[in-house]
Amino acid sequence: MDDTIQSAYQEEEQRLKDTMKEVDQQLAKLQSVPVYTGHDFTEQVLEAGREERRQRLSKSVKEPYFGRLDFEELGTGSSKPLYIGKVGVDREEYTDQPLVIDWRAPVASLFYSFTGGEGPAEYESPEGIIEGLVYLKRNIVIRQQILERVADTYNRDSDQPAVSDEFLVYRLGENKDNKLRDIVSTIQAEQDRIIRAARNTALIIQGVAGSGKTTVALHRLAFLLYQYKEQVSAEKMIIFAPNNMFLDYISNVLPELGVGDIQQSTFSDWAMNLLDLELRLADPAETLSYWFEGEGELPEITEEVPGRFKGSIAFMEILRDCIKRMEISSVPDMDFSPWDGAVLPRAEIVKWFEEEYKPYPLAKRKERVMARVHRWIEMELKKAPSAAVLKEWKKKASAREKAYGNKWPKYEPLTLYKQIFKAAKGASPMPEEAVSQIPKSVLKSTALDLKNNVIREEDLPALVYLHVLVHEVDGNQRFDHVVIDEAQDFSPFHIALLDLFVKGHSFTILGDLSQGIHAYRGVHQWEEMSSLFAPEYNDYFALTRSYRSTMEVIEFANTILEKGVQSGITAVPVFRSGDGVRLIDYGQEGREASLKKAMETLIGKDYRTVSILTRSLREAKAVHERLRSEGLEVNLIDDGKKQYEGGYSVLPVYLSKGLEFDAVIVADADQAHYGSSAWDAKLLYVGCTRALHELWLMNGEDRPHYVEQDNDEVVVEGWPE
Ligand SMILES: Nc1ncnc2c1ncn2[C@@H]1O[C@H](COP(=O)(O)OP(=O)(O)OP(=O)(O)O)[C@@H](O)[C@H]1O
Repeated sequence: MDDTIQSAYQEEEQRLKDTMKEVDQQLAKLQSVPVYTGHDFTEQVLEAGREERRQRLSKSVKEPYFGRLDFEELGTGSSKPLYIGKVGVDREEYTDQPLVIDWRAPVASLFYSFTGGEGPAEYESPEGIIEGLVYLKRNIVIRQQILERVADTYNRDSDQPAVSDEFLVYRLGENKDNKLRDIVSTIQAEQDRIIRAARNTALIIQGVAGSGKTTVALHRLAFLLYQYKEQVSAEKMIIFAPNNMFLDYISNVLPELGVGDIQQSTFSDWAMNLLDLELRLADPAETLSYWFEGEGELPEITEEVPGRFKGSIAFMEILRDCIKRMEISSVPDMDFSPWDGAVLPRAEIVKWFEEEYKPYPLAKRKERVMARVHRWIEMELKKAPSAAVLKEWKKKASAREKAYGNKWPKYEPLTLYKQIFKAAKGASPMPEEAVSQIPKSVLKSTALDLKNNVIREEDLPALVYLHVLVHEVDGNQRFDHVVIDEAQDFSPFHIALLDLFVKGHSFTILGDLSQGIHAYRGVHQWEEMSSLFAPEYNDYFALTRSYRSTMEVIEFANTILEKGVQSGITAVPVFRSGDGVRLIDYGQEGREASLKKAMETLIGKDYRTVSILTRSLREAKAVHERLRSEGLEVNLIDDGKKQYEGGYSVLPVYLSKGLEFDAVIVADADQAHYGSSAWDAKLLYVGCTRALHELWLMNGEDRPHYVEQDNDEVVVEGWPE
């Protein structure tokens, strides 16, 4: 250790001791106060405050901070060291400087946004812009109260003043376990801008594979909860992710950031729960296997493919049109007569429905009208001249009231949806003219599905929208903020629909068009989503640096995009070099033995997570079975999987999206499995970009043209020595 580093280390060791002592003292003092369990409201509030502090201090005591920033606010004449941690801790005695500053506090933003240079730096505080000079930016690793590492990424007094990536590269080089982790100590400036962006905007983020989209979204939620404590609550925030296993994979980050209770769901689960249907959704595996494992030619993806059409704003408008027209003709075309001689004119009922109850949602209006009809009957019954007549009238009224109610439309989403698809045959109250805009192929396939009581994921936006059109969105169904991960697989209809459920267009929408392997339902351009919002309500960010993989893996994957997709957005690597991407021919050893040998070799290198990616689920199952039978402890990941166990896995490439592994083996990287289409190239791209440290591609037949073979700096041929 040279002298400067040694003295920095000693300084930080002393500071750590002092900090822990103070945190311990504060904690001990709080713990000595008996927990209040009584009914006095004021005492309860005080107890809640103490409990919150107890939790914060207990969290802080193990790793109180991870960074230090020496900053001199302009005009103050002295620089102060600010220690930044996952949770803020005030000093026991009030001073203007906390013991540890929460990473989400305005001043802490400098720790992330400062990118070097002699000139003044600034941050935005509630009082306005604060300017000053940064003297030192230091990363500090503390584990279980032990100071492990001190690394200066900027020092004004040193001859290398630029902010260095060294600490980031050290962090990225670590092996990963089975869960995504927080990145508070190394958030990059481009990510910080997104995390701290204003709340009431639909943020659309195009980020290359491994650029930290998922991670950034989770940190943004923690930031919003801190910054807008009074306006937002965790229970009213939701993250939509592609499947339950992915939700499990990301489930550690928010608790690590001290945030709980945020809702996490797939869109399907959320929609099915809201709709409360008796029916079950058709198994999405059917659709996946059609698109990813079909033997024959797949249809061209046009706007008329069911997934694309049912996700379009055009479809949303057709539904709105249908319900509007149905609304006009809702009141049955007849006067209501409970028994001969008594008549409630239709005009009167129309007045109730169209004027008096207009502010209510459609379904409620019908309910109110029917309740009023009932009250009218009761008044009329009072005119009965005798008990016998009364009995007779009551009997008739009861039957006719029921029959009259049945003449009203049924404001129930599935019934309405079925009627829309029946309208083409003229067999429903829905306007044929509106329905005629639905492409014939969609009409036919959906009508058949609905006849068989089958609903698919792609029908859910429509069903929820119909629900909204007739019931409106209940106050307690509204969100303060919505995060959509892997948003390239969502449709404009999904977003427009969710916009009805979120206050102030408060969205974080993240995805990567280059990973758009579900193009038969997802968006092809971000404008499809951004155009749904007025310019002042949407913002677009691009993340181009990839933090996950080594330079070799990224350069290799970029070539797949350049040669195989042409329009793909390529990634810029962080300067982290590793082994070349290995290309291995199964050769004489054959496929099964080679895959086993590859897995064993990589496991032998002490990686914590290694995966074999196959082209189809069928192949994944076969490889998994074979490896298990030969004594290798590997997990199979299929689309029903709810938990991500980490370790060694076999899975089809299309299910690997969003995940990452220390080492990845792509099985069958040949032309028979990855054809010449852009779609196939995207699939291979997704697979390759899952690798953090090592990527091996194995093949029997010829490799696809977009696989880089001749660049010695990026690829190596054959087995390792
Ligand atoms: N600033 C950072 N510091 C350290 N690690 C980071 C940083 N940003 C991202 N990472 C790491 O990079 C990896 C990729 O992050 P993440 O999964 O959030 O990216 P993504 O953009 O959602 O990826 P993909 O689209 O490929 O699924 C994770 O291991 C994450 O911890």
